[in-house]
Amino acid sequence: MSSSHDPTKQNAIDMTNARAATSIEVADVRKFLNGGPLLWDRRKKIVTILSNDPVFDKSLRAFHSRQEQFLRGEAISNRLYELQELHKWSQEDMTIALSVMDEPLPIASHNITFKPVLELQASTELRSKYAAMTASKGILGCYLQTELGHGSNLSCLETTATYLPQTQEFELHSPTLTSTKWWSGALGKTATHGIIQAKLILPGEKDMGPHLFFVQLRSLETHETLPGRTLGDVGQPDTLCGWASTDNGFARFDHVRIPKENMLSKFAGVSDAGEYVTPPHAKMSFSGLIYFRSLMVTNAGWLIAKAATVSIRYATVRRQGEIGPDGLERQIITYPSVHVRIIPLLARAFVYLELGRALTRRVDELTRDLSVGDTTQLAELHHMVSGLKVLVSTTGIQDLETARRSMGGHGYSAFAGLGKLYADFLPAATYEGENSILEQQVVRAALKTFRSLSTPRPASLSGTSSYLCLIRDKALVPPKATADTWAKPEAAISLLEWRASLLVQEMANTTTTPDPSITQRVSRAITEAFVAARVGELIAALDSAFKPRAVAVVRKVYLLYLLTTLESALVDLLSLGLIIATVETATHNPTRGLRLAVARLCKELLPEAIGLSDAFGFSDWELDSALGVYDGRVYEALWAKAQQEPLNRTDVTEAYEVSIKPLLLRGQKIAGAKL
Ligand SMILES: Cc1cc2nc3c(=O)[nH]c(=O)nc-3n(C[C@H](O)[C@H](O)[C@H](O)COP(=O)(O)OP(=O)(O)OC[C@H]3O[C@@H](n4cnc5c(N)ncnc54)[C@H](O)[C@@H]3O)c2cc1C
Repeated sequence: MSSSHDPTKQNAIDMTNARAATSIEVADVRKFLNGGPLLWDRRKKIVTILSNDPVFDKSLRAFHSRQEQFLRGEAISNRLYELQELHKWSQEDMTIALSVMDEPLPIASHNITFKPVLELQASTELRSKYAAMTASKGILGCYLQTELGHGSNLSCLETTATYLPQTQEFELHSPTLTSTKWWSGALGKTATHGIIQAKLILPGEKDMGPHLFFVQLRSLETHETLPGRTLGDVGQPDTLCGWASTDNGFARFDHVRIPKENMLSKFAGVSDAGEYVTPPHAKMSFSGLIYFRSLMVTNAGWLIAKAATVSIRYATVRRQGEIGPDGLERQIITYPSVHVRIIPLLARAFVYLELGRALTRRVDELTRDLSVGDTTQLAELHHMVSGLKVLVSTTGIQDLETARRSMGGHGYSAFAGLGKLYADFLPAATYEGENSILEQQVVRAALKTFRSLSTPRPASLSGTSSYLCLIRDKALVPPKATADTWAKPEAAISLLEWRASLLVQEMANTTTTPDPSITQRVSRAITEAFVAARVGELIAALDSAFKPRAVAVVRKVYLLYLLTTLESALVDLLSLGLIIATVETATHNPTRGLRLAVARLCKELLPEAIGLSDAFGFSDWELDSALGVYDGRVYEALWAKAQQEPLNRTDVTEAYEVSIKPLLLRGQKIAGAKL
């Protein structure tokens, strides 16, 4: 290696060279990933405004205490709405501004849970009374479902809402410690109002199960807790310090009276006399959940995109190990064992971003349908979104950690930026429906559809259940994967659909002796078959989206998504006989062809990796990562960050007199020696 070699200059050279190697029109792909030129333009303008505003400064946040992070979160929420007024941002602009925030903000509970549930489930009277205040943030809301003693099992919630016909009021009450509402975002210190799940008790002690009620929590004059309520923060949310900027809270109610109109009674209600009014559809209350969960798909797409961008940029400029043809240590991205880990992240981000956008359109349609009482799409969308929520949270968490590990020790530094994203995203596997519980729901619906196929009135197979056509038609025979399969998206999609249908069939045939992991595998197989079919549609639409060179590259990205999905499904594919050893395979290992195809695709995409990750369009402010800086000068960025560490303000730490000195002196005394 040349002694005149300067690694910091080399960082920039490596990044410039990698950028120059990209053959695609990055600007075109960027517009596509951002939902079109107008949305990309809006995002750019909004990010410029935010990144130049001191409230959104991220330079010191790695050193903030919980209290400081919370105060910053509230300041960010306030400033965002101030800026909305100042710049006359539309609702769409605000959605962009909120989506580029990398903090779990207390205001999110208002926007993502409280407001949509109120809009979807409140009566016209209740909605019109609070709609303007809710929209303008004149009141701030939260959603109180989970209790200290129960989360997933809604039917066992203990908080009661007892109807009192004499005064036409409900009385909210927390009868036990375990009925304390727990975990609700913004409940601790922020929210003035809440939507609460409580057991509806009708005259004659009739327990009608959980229903939604609207309740004021704090005074609009002083922000003090109103009488009868006990409110507070549940404490630092987790040991990794995720969610520190949000006040997840607890609440107890002591015989709190609310007017009858405060029941969210668009669908289920209570007559003045106290009789129950049945909802038109058993799953009507799921519409709010569908909305929150659908947002998680796009959100996971952007998170994985960040992880991909940071890790690919760092691996491009980090040199380590063997000496390459240029006489320098090799860029770590050139090692297959590195790039096969991080290039697939690009593929998942590309797919989830498009999938999320399509899902948002479907959920908007559902909301319109429900507002006129049309519930035809409700159950289908509920199961689809539940499965997707599980898939994107599971893979998103894995991908963030994969990216972090691919960067070695520096990946663990707070300045790498991925640790915070990981800590904030971890509970996505738990909130908005614990993943294992959602898997059970996805599988139950699939089994019901499957069983109906052998009845005189079979369910129609569409959307999430279309893969079942394969076993409905007895003449169809499962394919056998060959070397060709890995080059053809349609063959990969077919394998994933067969895997889902055969697994559902197996589960239906083994209900008396189930294997313990089958629910998780079936749910994943169903969702991956659904996503694979959508990827097929995305591939088919590529010609009209890009110029030929980008079509070829993005097609490879989508194919890589399909192949890595197959790779993670190998246990099922082998167990179900969808991949079998053939005499042609030299090693008799039938999975080798797939693995080699994944490796080949990753290698082919390598020269495009910087261009593809630039296409997400992240600014340095958005990434907030010393290892993911656009110009590649990672060592200088890391050095500058370390200089801000508060411990470095003084040469001799205050711990010296208190602890280090006595320790040293004791040791020196025991050793009886002087140096
Ligand atoms: C950061 C964060 C934010 C949150 N925000 C809110 C909010 O705003 N509002 C709100 O109401 N809640 C909120 N929650 C709570 C969240 O919705 C619940 O934690 C979640 O629903 C799971 O419930 P639980 O914690 O009681 O888990 P449990 O239901 O106790 O589950 C514990 C374990 O048991 C398993 N299990 C439970 N039941 C079964 C079963 N029948 N079969 C098999 N396995 C089972 C689960 O799979 C899980 O592994 C939040 C949580 C977090 C972490």
